[in-house]
Amino acid sequence: MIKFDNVSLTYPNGYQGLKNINLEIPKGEFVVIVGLSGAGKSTLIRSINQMVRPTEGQLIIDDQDALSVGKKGLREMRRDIGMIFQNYNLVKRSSVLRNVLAGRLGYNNTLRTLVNLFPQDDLQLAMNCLDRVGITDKAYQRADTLSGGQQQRVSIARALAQKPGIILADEPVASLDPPTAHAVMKDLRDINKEDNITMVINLHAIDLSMEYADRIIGLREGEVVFDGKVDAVTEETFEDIYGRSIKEDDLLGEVETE
Ligand SMILES: Nc1ncnc2c1ncn2[C@@H]1O[C@H](COP(=O)(O)OP(=O)(O)OP(=O)(O)O)[C@@H](O)[C@H]1O
Repeated sequence: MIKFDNVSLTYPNGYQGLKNINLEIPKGEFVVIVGLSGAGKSTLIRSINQMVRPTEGQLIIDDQDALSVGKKGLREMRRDIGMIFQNYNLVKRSSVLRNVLAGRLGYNNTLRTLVNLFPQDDLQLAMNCLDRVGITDKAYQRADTLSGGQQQRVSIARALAQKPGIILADEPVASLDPPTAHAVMKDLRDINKEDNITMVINLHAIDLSMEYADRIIGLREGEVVFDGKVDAVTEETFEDIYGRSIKEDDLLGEVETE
C-alpha cells in the first residue's frame, strides 16, 4: 500500500510542486495519473521513490514511514520499486540482457556486477523477464539497435527483474506510435494482473487512460482535483481536471485493425 498523508513538496526554488496530497493506493491497483503539462504528475510519481523528496507530510509505503527510513532503508525500499521512463533510460551501447540485469544491481555485490559476474539465477531471471515481454530473441543485441517499443519492453523487463512490489511509469508510451503504445500498455496491464504489482502510471492520452486504468487521479496545479474509479469518469471529469474542453491532441486516437 502507498499512502500520502498531507504530503506537500516545495522545490528548492520555492515552487510548490505538490499541495497537501492525500491518497491511498492499495496493493495491486492500476492507477493512472492525468493532468495538464506542469500539473505535477512527474513530481507525484517521483516522490514515491523519493527521486524528489516531499517536504511536508507523511508517506507510508508498505507500513513503513518512507521519509524517515535512512539511507539503507531507502535503498531497500527503492529495490522494491521499478521505474519506467518515457525515454527508456537504457545503457544504449550495452546488450539488452545487460540492461535487464541492471535490475539486479540492488541485490548484488557492486564489484562483481562491474565485471559482469551475475549469479546464474539472475541470468535465468533476466531471460524470463525478457520472455514476459516477448523479446528473448533480442537478448544479445545492443540496446540501441531495437525499436522504441522494444526498448520500452527492455525497460519493463529491467523493472520486473527487480521483483518489485510497485512499478512507477512516467509517460511510458508518449514516444511510441498508437499500436505500439497499446501493446506496451497491454504488457503493463498483464503484468499488473498476473503478478499483482501495483502500477502508478502518468499518461496524457485520455482514451488510453480510460482503457487501462482501474482508477484515475486528476492533478491540477499540484493538487488532486479528481480521484475515482474509471467507471465514474466522464468527459466533464477531464474538463474539470484540464480546466478546458477536450481537444483532439488529448487523445491517442483510433488504432486501425486489419
Ligand atoms: N526541480 C524543479 N525545480 C523547480 N520547479 C520544478 C522542478 N521540477 C519540476 N518543477 C515544476 O513543478 C511543476 C510540476 O512539474 P511536473 O514535471 O511534475 O509536471 P507534469 O505534470 O509531470 O508535466 P509534464 O506532463 O509536462 O511532464 C512544473 O511547474 C515544473 O516547472
